[in-house]
Amino acid sequence: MTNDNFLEIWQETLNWQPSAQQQLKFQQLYELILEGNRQLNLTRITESQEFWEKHLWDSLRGIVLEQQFISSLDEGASVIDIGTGAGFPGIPIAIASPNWQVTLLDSTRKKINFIDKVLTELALDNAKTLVGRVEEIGQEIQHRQSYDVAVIRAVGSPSACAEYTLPLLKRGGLAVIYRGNWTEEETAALKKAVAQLGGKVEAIAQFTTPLSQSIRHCVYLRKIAATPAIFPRAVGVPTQKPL
Ligand SMILES: C[S@@+](CC[C@H](N)C(=O)[O-])C[C@H]1O[C@@H](n2cnc3c(N)ncnc32)[C@H](O)[C@@H]1O
Repeated sequence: MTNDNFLEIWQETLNWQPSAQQQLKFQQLYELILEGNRQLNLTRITESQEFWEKHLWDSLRGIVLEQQFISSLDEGASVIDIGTGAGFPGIPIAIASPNWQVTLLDSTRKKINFIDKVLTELALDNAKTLVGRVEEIGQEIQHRQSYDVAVIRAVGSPSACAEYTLPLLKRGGLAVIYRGNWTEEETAALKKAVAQLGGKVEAIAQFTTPLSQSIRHCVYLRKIAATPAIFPRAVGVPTQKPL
């Protein structure tokens, strides 16, 4: 992956550019993912341009482009990436935002072991891992209502994502749900779910990816009140009985 080719696109599309050190970390991350893929089924996206667009650019567009939402946060914001898989969007976010503390949560121990290795190799000391089911983590006192930002990509339906993210946020915190396509009907269904969880739909942003011109969305939820203690419900219930 020749990072230099992408500098102009970062600037044009996200009004942001990685430093030389951040570019190096992106490159190392790419190489570690390729290596890890030989033992683990981490990602289908291995070609370099596709990796840059679908894993690096896509991870950052949700937080970089929406500066107006994110800028109200402290320099030292605490962020959780729910169902991070091979580390997306959380690892690129930790590389791009060294002042943020990023927790990478996944229920699969093997994936978390891989991420631990990546964090050591990249010397990424503003990120740490957590193994578990988000339905249980969201009920634990040390995690509930503890995060400024919760990001979630490719983990479940919009209402399940709302039920996973909102209990973990402090009041005033922001959930960023990464989606491909998005419809008006989904907004209506999500609003109903979010109202039960102490949140509101703050914005829905549409993006076009810079290389393959694909459509993506980010749905931003703001936590405006405490989430009732029954949420998140037991493991599996948010997907089996969506709000
Ligand atoms: C399709 S992958 C998406 C990975 C990554 N977010 C991405 O966009 O590349 C979904 C991940 O969510 C994790 N996951 C699914 N349900 C979960 C739950 N209830 N709690 C924690 N992790 C979960 C899975 O183990 C898997 O790694």
